[in-house]
Amino acid sequence: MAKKATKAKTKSTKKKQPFKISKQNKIILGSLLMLFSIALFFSFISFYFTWQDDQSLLSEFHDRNQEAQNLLNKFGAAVSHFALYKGFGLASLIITALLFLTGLQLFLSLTKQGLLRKWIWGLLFMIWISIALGFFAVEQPLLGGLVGFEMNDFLQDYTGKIGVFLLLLFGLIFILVRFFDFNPEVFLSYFQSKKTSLAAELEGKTAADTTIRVDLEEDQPVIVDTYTHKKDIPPLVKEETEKTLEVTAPVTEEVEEELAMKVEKVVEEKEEKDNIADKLVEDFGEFDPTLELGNYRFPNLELLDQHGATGGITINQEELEENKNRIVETLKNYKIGIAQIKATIGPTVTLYEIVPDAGVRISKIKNLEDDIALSLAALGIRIIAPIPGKGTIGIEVPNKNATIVSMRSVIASSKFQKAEMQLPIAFGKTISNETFVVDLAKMPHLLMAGATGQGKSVGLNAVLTSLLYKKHPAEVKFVLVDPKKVELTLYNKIERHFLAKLPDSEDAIITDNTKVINTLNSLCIEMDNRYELLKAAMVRNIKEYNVKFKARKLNPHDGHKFLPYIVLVIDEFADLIMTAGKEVETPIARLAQLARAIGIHLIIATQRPSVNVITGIIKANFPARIAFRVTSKIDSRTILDAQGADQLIGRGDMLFTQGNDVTRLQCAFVDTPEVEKITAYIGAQRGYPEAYELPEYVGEDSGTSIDYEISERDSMFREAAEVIVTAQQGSASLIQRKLKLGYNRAGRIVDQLEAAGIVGPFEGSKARQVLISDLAALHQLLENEKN
Ligand SMILES: Nc1ncnc2c1ncn2[C@@H]1O[C@H](COP(=O)(O)OP(=O)(O)OP(=O)(O)O)[C@@H](O)[C@H]1O
Repeated sequence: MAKKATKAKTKSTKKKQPFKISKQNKIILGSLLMLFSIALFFSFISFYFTWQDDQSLLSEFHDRNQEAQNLLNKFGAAVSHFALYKGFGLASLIITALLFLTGLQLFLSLTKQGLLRKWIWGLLFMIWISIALGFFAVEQPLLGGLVGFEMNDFLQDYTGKIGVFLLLLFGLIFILVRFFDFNPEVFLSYFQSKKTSLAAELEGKTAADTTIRVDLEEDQPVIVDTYTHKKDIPPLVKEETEKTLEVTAPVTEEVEEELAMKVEKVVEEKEEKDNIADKLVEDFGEFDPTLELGNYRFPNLELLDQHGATGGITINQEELEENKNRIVETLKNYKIGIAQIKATIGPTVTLYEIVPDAGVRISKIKNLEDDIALSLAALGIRIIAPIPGKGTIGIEVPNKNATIVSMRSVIASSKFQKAEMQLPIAFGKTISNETFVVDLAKMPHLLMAGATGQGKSVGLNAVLTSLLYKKHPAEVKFVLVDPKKVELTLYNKIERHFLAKLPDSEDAIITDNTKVINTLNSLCIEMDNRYELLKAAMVRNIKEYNVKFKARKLNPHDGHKFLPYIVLVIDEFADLIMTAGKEVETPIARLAQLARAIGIHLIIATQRPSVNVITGIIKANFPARIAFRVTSKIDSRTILDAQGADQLIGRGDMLFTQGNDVTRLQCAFVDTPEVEKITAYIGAQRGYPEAYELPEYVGEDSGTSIDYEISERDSMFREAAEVIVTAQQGSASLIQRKLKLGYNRAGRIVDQLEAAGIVGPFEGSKARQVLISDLAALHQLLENEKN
């Protein structure tokens, strides 16, 4: 089924891509069209010389012994006959020109704009020319072709010769105006300018001293004389106006007046819609990050077990009835009447929803939690009063026979298969037996806690399995931290597919607490780098970035690359905080605060949910939390900010919150052999040459040439030196254990020991060499230093 689903998925993604011709194919097609059009052109021309010889051959086209005179032999004779004789006559040559232009456009990968216009106008020309030749060259029917002849015949029957002539004239004007942008004014102005220059020449005067007579009586401004209306005083200017004024005007002005202005046609700039990115996408298609492992096959459902849960949940009617009666009775004992009761059967617990009689205080029922548990003789009863958004009170009672929720059933569910999420996770099933799927990218980080043996590791495996079933190796990478060294080692097999690691480190799965600090800091660098990329790409998050990158709008030469999601999983977080404290907390807090936008998501699991492990700063940045069964109400409060996790029944029974509501879920069960099969399946496929490389982090105190002052040595320096010399083993962890020091302090002491010449330089994973053979020699050395 998974196969089917993935097939369907690839089909649908294929569908989305529009049909595009690649650049190479365009060149091939373009040249084919051009050559064909040239051949056709010459064949058409030769038809006019050979048609009489070839005519009889047309009926014997299939006879190989016959040969035609046409340049393209029988094919040319047949096509030309069809196009010229039966078609548009001489005008058919336009077709060859259009074919040539189309081929050229393809060959040079020019935009298709304007091509359609050329074809439409070309065909119009063809029709017009064909009719015109049919009209004027009646004696030569081959010039107009059958179309020209028939059209003429048809039109003349209705409009007569004059009508056809007028129609042809109109067609010509139409073509001249619309296609050639013919403007009669241009003609007029042309003739006018001709006329003036001719007149000037006739007068025989040079252009420079052309004298123009201006009759003032015509052109003078109208002066309204107020006096003339009242008294009969002759106007002063009158005498003047009667004279003829001679004005010598520079000829240029004169010419300018007469010249009709030619308005240059505004050339509309074409909008360049297809920029380089579009062109790249057109030529090569969208960038496909999965192409490098194009043959990667997603794990199939057969790798997962049913865990005996084939028939769904089996309902024990008797048990239901019994529990209902007991609830009603217990409440009755405390004088609480019930108006209504309803049961919803889940895989591990059954929810009894009750509506109490009017006037019953909810707190009263809530206080009876232990009494109801006693009367039902069952562990793990949880009372939800009231159920948010329902107005009822819920009593969750564990089923006598819990049903295992297999990972297979949740992965196979359509809810998970159809989930259009960035990082979908199928956790398990809700109390109403619905598959519960959430998006890790939206959470954006997850905190998991639960006492030992309650299902944390299974929960982590469920998360990783969900992602393995849904994501391609190019899309997600895991950074796995496993201090217990046994839980996540199975994932070693998919190192070259799904894991990320520090450069030069041997194992991708981090089991050494000291390396965790480097990895976390390296992730911080990766985060900063990714933010820089996002800034350069002017996008706000990884999703937009990757969309832009796939659309080839980001240039890989500028450092842009497809960014996979990174999921950091830390098992036994308490252990890490105990040994490294602030050094881990600070980068984790930074990542938790900032990494959501750039696709780094944290999953932290811990056995001990005490406040010094889950500090305020961590809690504030992990809104999504999962609680498996914990031992105390306080622990429950630390994780969920609510009680209830102490009432769970274990074995994958869990509470999930994403900030507001708490949902009870049964975690999907995936056993170690199943994980082994999945990782082996993926691991057997071709992977990347290396695990995904994280940026290198150079620790602050990783330098080896430290010249420590004797006065600045640690107070435990002497004791540490003795421990090292006695054990003849130069390791920081030995000092940590024997002297009960933190990692950092032990590391500093080792550096000081190196500076003092007691141990050798750092040698990678091996312990340092001890340069002093015994305690006596050590004391000697330290005494000498003092002097
Ligand atoms: N979802 C589940 N459904 C059924 N059984 C489960 C489920 N989860 C866990 N179990 C049972 O509980 C056992 C312990 O689970 P798991 O190893 O996950 O505990 P844990 O919390 O990781 O313990 P620790 O912290 O000691 O590693 C499993 O071997 C399995 O038998």
